[in-house]
Amino acid sequence: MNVRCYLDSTYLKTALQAGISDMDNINIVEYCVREAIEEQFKLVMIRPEFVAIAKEIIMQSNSRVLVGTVIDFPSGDHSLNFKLQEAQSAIAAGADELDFVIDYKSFLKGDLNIVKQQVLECSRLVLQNNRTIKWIIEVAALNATQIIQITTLIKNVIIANFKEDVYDSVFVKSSTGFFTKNDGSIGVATIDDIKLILENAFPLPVKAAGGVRSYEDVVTLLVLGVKRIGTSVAKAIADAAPTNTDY
Ligand SMILES: O=C[C@H](O)COP(=O)(O)O
Repeated sequence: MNVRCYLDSTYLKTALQAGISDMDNINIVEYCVREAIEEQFKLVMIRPEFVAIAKEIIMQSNSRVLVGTVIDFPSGDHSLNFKLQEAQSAIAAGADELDFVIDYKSFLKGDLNIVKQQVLECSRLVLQNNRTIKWIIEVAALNATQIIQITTLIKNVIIANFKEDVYDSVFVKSSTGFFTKNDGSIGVATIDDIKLILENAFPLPVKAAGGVRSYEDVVTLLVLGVKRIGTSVAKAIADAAPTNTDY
């Protein structure tokens, strides 16, 4: 196996966030898609409005690179219907994998039924369409106890409502990469956060994302048991990988 097989190469900025025109942003997305094809990454992760164009480029290239997108990103606090509609459109556009931001704000308020219903209904929609779903829990907004609780909530909803054969298609994912902390810095996922998720998500797989910056980071995460890694520096990580190792 090569490190590229585990990487979701990610570009999720809007033109506004990137400080560029819409056209320049589309050009960056297209560049990322072509780079993912060239590098044979597992997946290219882009915003929903770019799924159709990404899929088109990949099909024209006869590539096996998957297209992933984000739902209710990055706030996670929209209604169940909003999430379902955005997901439905992304599926229709050809998304292979959908990374939903869980409603961690409702979770923090103790509105657990809202969160459970979203996990159930959105997972059902995605799984019925034979796609992969990932639940972003946004670890930077949570303490250790809350990380354990929300990971366990997702696991319990899935185990109670779906058959074992779909567990591999439901990931728990650490971060959006867009959470701003009180001090103005971006909240990333620490190794301790990832360990907590791994300890509590099993049998669901785990995707680490948010602050993964080096080949060494990736190896550490894979050795811990992470199954997928999302990063906005996938090319640099792949370039740093030795040729004759397990990863
Ligand atoms: O979903 C993945 C994240 O947006 C990637 O975050 P990153 O920019 O810290 O690599």
